Amino acid sequence: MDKIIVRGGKALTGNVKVSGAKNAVLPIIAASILAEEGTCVISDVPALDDVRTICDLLKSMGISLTYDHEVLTVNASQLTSVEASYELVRKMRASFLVMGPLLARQGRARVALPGGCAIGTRPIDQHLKGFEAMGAKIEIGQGFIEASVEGRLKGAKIYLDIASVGATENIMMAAALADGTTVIENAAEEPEIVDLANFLNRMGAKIRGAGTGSIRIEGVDKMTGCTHCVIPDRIEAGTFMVAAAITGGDVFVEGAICDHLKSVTAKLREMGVEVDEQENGIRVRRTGALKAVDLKTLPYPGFPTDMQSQMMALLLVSEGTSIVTETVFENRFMHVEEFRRMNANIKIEGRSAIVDGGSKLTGSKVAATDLRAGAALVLAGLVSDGETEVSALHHIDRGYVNFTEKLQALGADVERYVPETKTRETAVTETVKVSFSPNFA
Ligand SMILES: CC(=O)N[C@H]1[C@@H](OP(=O)(O)OP(=O)(O)OC[C@H]2O[C@@H](n3ccc(=O)[nH]c3=O)[C@H](O)[C@@H]2O)O[C@H](CO)[C@@H](O)[C@@H]1O
Ligand SMILES: C=C(OP(=O)(O)O)C(=O)O
Repeated sequence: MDKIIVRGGKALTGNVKVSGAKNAVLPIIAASILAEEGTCVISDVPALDDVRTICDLLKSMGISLTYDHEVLTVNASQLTSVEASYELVRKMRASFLVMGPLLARQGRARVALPGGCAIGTRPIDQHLKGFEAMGAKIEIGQGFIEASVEGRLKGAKIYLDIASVGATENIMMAAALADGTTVIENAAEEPEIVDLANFLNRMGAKIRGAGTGSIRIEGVDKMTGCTHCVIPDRIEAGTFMVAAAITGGDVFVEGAICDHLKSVTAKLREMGVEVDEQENGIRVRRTGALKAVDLKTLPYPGFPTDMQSQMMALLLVSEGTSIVTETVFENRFMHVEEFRRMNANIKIEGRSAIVDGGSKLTGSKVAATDLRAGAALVLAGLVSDGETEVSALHHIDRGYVNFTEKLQALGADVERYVPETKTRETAVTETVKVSFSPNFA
């Protein structure tokens, strides 16, 4: 079993380059299904397990893919299946994002029910409500959702009850090839939605308003391949910003887009961290003590839920008591139990965690409970007394490229224990290549 071993006490310094955004690239790869002709050439595609999963899914539908040096090419002209298997949807909920494109292009899709996960039940009612409003018939049975439409989907006015990221993306993709105009109200405003809309527009779609609460999509008859470069990952960037702050270091997070990280920057500054926003990245330094602050997760541009556990690690070493309120997911405090193993004093009251910054963290054996929790435990390990051993790394591998190597380059005393002789980096890159190679022929 792979483990990350961290020995605390080193202040991180230097430069770290942010990879392409997981949450942008997954819907973008799903959207490439819409291209009846031509090839999508997508660059800055991170070599993540989640990327491999969505590529495996597209491959299972007869789509050709190649991956080399972070460039993914997708040719979806030969689409032979409209089904997403339980095995692939269970591995990664974002697999459900193929439903909109399949339904729009083929008039039919059969996708395994995504189910809940460690951070909550995560229903998909808003996605389905959108498809139904566009004329689709939805049937649920034998663990699958089957959607079908006579002819083409029809443009509709859709008001989302929750500004869901996934529902906004799925409906936007479906509407791109629908008959007539679709308006999504109370749409999610995340930067990843804007990146997806830019990609779709390059494929020939007509989308306006992405990044606001009202998105207007005029359906087109056909979409084709295009080239696109994925935006930098704001959550990976935020994680390294916290790594600099927690260790009292000085790190330049190269490629981070300041605009995407305003809520994180504001919180760090409130805590006494120096954040210097530059054109090509963000420099984060900390010399003094950290102040306790309260924070509440919210949809963008509010504080991201995907940064909640990393910030909790930082609050554990600040002076005073902080209240962290999670409003996006109903069960995203699983990491609290793991932090407690490291001597943290945290109390949960409903949707809030009361974090006492007073205790000295001690190294311990802990397990990642979700992707961000895994990163947060490593961050806590960087300032703990002694050695921390983080297991269940499959969570971290879903969303961080070369996490250990990037931390090592900043001077962290951290290593990945891999039972075999291969390093993780080689393993991921090789698997991704091997996985796609049959389509090279
Ligand atoms: C691959 C990807 O981009 N994942 C991100 C995406 O997830 P995801 O797209 O799943 O998140 P949503 O914005 O859809 O979920 C937000 C909330 O809405 C609820 N909900 C959602 C859809 C629906 O039909 N009904 C419903 O009730 C969810 O259970 C959750 O409580 O946005 C989340 C919120 O920023 C991030 O944490 C995830 O990293
Ligand atoms: C929750 C996350 O991702 P997903 O929606 O893919 O589970 C995340 O990136 O922190």
